[in-house]
Amino acid sequence: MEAIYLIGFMGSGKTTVSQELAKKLEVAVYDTDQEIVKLAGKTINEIFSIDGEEKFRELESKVLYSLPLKDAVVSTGGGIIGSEKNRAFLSGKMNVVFLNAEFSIIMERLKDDDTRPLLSTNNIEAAETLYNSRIPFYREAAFIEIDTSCKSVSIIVNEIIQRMKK
Ligand SMILES: Nc1ncnc2c1ncn2[C@@H]1O[C@H](COP(=O)(O)OP(=O)(O)OP(=O)(O)O)[C@@H](O)[C@H]1O
Ligand SMILES: O=C(O)C1=C[C@@H](O)[C@@H](O)[C@H](O)C1
Repeated sequence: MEAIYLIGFMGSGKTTVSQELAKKLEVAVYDTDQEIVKLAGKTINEIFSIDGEEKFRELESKVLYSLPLKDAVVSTGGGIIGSEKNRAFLSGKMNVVFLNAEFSIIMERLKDDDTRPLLSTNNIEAAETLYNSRIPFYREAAFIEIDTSCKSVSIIVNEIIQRMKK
């Protein structure tokens, strides 16, 4: 099986869905954010505050290209589509799934989470601008789009499997 890449904004459910999807398909699961933390030996907040976003993006691309291309589900960071090279890497693949969710639902899901340096509940306007600016890039890179706003994780997993069969 070609690796499946889940893309989408922070809080769209990529990490949660990737785990259940990989379990169901009996393949390995990777999360680019977790791989970056392992590689850097620092949290994402520390990488952003000590080394800067540019360094984070460098590590993110390095991790993306190093993960297995087969028998895996890869959950990607929300900003993976920011780099032209990453977009080219993803758009050459069939199994790229865009998990979308309404902005208000994302903010509700992440309201008590302070692990995402680019998402501040104190600056909702900036977060919404970032969200709106990225949607066209997720759409362009993905073969399948699923709105996760009002769906359970198991429904989303089944929908991904069904739509990949087509
Ligand atoms: N379908 C869903 N319905 C309700 N809550 C969900 C759903 N999917 C994920 N969540 C919740 O939303 C939060 C964010 O989910 P998750 O970490 O999987 O998102 P993500 O897309 O991986 O975010 P990031 O890119 O920032 O790592 C978690 O608390 C998770 O439990
Ligand atoms: O949307 C983004 O740019 C990010 C999303 C997270 O998954 C992390 O990759 C990091 O916090 C940056």
